[in-house]
Amino acid sequence: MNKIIETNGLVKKYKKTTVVNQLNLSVEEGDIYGFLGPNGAGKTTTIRMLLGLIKPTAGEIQIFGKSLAKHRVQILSQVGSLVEYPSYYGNLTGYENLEAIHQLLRMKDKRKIDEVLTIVGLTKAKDKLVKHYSLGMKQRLGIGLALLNSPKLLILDEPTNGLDPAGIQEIRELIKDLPSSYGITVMISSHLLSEVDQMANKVGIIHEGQFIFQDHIQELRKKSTGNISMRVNDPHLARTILHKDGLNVSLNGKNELMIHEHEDSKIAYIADKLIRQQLAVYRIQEEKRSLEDIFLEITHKGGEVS
Ligand SMILES: Nc1ncnc2c1ncn2[C@@H]1O[C@H](COP(=O)(O)OP(=O)(O)OP(=O)(O)O)[C@@H](O)[C@H]1O
Repeated sequence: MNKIIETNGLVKKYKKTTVVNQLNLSVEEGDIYGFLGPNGAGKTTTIRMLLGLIKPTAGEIQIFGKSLAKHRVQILSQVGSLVEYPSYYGNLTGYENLEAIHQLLRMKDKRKIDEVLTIVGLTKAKDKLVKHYSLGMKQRLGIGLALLNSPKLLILDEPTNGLDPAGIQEIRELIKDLPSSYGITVMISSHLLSEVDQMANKVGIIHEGQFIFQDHIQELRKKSTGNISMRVNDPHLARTILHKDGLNVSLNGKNELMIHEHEDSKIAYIADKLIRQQLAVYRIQEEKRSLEDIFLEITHKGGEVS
């Protein structure tokens, strides 16, 4: 797979404060890369460096396999971006807004405007004044403006900020298709894993300017396997019996046994043991942690995913 973005030891310092610390970011062709971290983690600063808006204090940025420092103009002509809120003319229609940028870019073929309207799902609303658009529609128009120059890479900084669930879903649907239908690699930042969960194939999680996780989302999912809970008629007696046997169990807030063993054979052994002691076992289930739980856990701990 071709590397689309690769950073090596990227650092940004403001006076003595290190905001981005030794970041080795890796985005491959066709990725939808979810760039995650709590507020203030350093996402926007990183994105601004990738877009050549601010200079790194140290480290290297390669985009499309070329040094950004050396080939800035050429690289950025193939990158579309939306950082913070899009700028548009409220008194013009969606179509006219796209047309204005189309002219600025000295583009000739107006079919590109219609294509972009289709991608961002604004064809029906193209003749409506933008000041009457919903926030979600405005964000989609912003993405449309970023797509006009047919970029190979689209970088979006928190595009779902302030949107309601329906608006978030609309953005998600449109982004999902970009790599497969249009060959566009996407990097999207968010402070909520749930927002990128259903579209990103890869995630990078930063905390205080450093990566605490960067890999395929399935790797994060694997970590969501949790403990086993077991409902029994006498949980205190059950716990005593199992402790005597040296098994690692505790009680949760719902007075259920929490079994910190994952092997099926151990679970079967425990259930069998309790039943032989005349206890009734009502329910055994795996307590999955959601990805959001894992995300909050690791960003609060600021450490490794357990
Ligand atoms: N120009 C600046 N001068 C000094 N400190 C800055 C500057 N820009 C950003 N920071 C600090 O760098 C840290 C990271 O900010 P950044 O905006 O990159 O975080 P973020 O992850 O994008 O968070 P958010 O989602 O809140 O924007 C913050 O503590 C911020 O106050």
